[in-house]
Amino acid sequence: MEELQKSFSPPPCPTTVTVRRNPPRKARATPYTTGAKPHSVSSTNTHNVPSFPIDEILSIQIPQSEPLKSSVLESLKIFLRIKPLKTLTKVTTTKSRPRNVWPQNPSKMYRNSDKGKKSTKIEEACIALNDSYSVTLTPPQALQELKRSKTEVYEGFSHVFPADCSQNDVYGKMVQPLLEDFMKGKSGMLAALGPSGSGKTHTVFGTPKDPGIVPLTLRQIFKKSDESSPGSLRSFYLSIFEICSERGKGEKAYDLLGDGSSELSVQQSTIRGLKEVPIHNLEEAESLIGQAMLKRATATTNSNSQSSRSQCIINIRAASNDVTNETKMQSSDAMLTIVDLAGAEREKRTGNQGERLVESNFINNTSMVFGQCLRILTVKAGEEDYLDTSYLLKQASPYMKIKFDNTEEPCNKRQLKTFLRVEKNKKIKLSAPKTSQIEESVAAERNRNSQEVNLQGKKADPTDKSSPKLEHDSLDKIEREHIIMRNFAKVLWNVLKQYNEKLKVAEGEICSLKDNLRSEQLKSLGLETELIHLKSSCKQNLAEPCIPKIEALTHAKEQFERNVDDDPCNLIKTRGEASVEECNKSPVPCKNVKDAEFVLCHTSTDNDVEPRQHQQPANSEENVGTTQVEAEAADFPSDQAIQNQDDPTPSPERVEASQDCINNQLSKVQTESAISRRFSDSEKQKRNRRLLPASSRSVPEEMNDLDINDNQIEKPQVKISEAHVQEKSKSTQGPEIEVHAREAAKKQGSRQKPRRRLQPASSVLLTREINTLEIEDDVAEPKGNRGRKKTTVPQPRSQGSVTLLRLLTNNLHI
Ligand SMILES: Nc1ncnc2c1ncn2[C@@H]1O[C@H](COP(=O)(O)OP(=O)(O)OP(=O)(O)O)[C@@H](O)[C@H]1O
Repeated sequence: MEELQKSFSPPPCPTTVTVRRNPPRKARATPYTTGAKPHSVSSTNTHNVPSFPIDEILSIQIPQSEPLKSSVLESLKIFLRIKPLKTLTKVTTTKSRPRNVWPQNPSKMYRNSDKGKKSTKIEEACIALNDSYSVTLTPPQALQELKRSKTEVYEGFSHVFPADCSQNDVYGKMVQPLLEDFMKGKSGMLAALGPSGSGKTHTVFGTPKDPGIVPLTLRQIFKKSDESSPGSLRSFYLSIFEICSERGKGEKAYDLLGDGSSELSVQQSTIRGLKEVPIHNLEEAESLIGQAMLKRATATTNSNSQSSRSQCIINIRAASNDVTNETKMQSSDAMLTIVDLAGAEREKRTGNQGERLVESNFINNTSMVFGQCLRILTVKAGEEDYLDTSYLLKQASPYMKIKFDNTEEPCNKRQLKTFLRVEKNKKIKLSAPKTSQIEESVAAERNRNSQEVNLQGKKADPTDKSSPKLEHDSLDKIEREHIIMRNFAKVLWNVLKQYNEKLKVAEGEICSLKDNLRSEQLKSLGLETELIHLKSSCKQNLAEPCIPKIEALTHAKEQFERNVDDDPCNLIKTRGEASVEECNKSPVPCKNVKDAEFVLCHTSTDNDVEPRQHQQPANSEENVGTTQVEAEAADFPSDQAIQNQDDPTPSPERVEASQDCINNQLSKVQTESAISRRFSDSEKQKRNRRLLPASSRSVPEEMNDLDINDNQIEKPQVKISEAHVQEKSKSTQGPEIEVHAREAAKKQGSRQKPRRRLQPASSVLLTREINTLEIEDDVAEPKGNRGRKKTTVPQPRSQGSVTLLRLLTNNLHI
């Protein structure tokens, strides 16, 4: 056990650790160092070194490469033929339904019957014809993304035959000039190059129904020889052979018109043993061609079911019959060589393996040799043939211009990605506060712009050096501005809509206001008509025109009082003082008004007096007195009044006439006074407003401002009635009693003196007169008024005037 433990136990740890280092390396001694040392360059040997012949080198004339002659260039013409695109037929078969199922819907049956039909689809093209001399080769989308292939423009072709061109077109443009030269004794060579299955053999040989350039050339040769003369000057010979690779070991040539073993020996550039068959007519030539095609090596590849696996060379030699000398004849012969090369292939595409792959390599290499002559390139236009086509076209690139037209450079791709990312952020920023509708429109617009970018990129001139970044920036800016402006327009539109709604509301209000206005106008018209009626009734009944007369009366009264003041009678003097005091307080100048209105009052009296004399009965007591007063007033001359103004002491007759005039005017406004008495204050105000015109409505308002209450109005009336009583008794008691009554009235008037305010004189007077003159109109009034007249009538003139004056003055001091 111990031994076992010892065997499994780890070895003891050494006490010291030795680190092994690589030994220091030493540089080997070079022969220069080990051998004989070189001669040190001493100053003594410098003169032996020859100088560098720089001048001689510079003086050497370098021979310039001669430009290609036109003939050479002509021989290097390159034609391009595009094979038609394949039409992909897809046949869809319907599954057979079991018989014991429920009958099918007829419409479904009809639809299902369509499933068995063929659907044709044309494949996408990788090459497009720009014009007769150029094509654009576009890689498929998958290759563009993966391999970053470029769109290429190839231009400089002698002619490009489109896919729908005919064999005759190809012959006419490409072979006819060559044949003409041939018939003139000029040799020529034409080779068809192209990927497998691109139509080389079809172009060269064609089919019996659609012959290629070889049969067409033979037809043309024999046609021309027949036209020239029966005994043609030229003889034509045909030889056909192929070069192929045998098991990848080497190149072998086979005579396709020979009998038996047809292998040819190729020694350097000379092929020995090739059979040349003279052809006399077209039929012989076509049969030989057919025979050779049967012998040609073909194989099935992925690209072509009968792919030519060899380079087939057809020689047509034209020999002159006129010359007997062999050397001369040979020198004058012309050779027309047409080559149908095997397809330039790619390994993956053909699926070639082993020997076949070696064979294809041989084909490609030999094709390069034949590619140095006049050629027709046949290409397939399918999208999947892009690489083959591109490979072939690049072989011809030394003889043509190739423009690379691709906007999707690797760096640009990265830039575009970053731009898109930035653009996305911007889009979020701009469209965040907007509605989903705006976002959708923005996205749609962005897509449109990106499409425009792509289109512009495709259409852009490849020589344009402007960066796509700048273009994209400008587009982005334009788009942003457009979005901003569009949102701004939307906001404006919303604001305008709101204003429109507000305008509609305002119009509705205006309509309602107009209706109200119309109704109010109708109401006002009704009121105006009522007012007009009332005015007319007022003019008939009330003494509206008497308002100035009333004023005139008032002033006349004051004048009268002033005149009375001059009288020795104290009573009258006292009254005159009060009137003057009033007049002074009034803003209206008194004297002028008095003078004028006194005359006016007098004339009006003249007019009114006479009819009354006829109407009133003479026998009544009251009428007698009135008639007397009025008759006296009528007899009062106006010129006397004027004269009396100058006279400070008026005569008693004058005073009486003035009093009568006042009485007459006062009788005219009795009705108005009665109305004012009959109604309360509020009713009075309303009535005044209704009766008076708008312009004169200020008058009743001013009347209200006077604060004249009923007591103030009624008191003088009571006083007047008292005065009447006193007057009645005065007629019996004498002048002393009258004087007492007047003094009492004066005291009462001074005691009840109203507050005075600054107001128009006319309104003050009107107020006074209205309040004063209602005495006689009041129906409920006792017979005091009439009694007053009764008392005045029997009085002598001076007494009546004084009494009337007293009444007026009492009223004026309300
Ligand atoms: N221009 C054309 N019009 C109609 N059919 C064409 C045309 N070109 C080629 N084809 C048809 O395409 C098929 C292949 O053509 P073809 O054998 O000439 O190709 P290829 O280039 O000779 O191929 P490979 O190099 O393998 O021999 C043939 O069936 C031919 O009839």
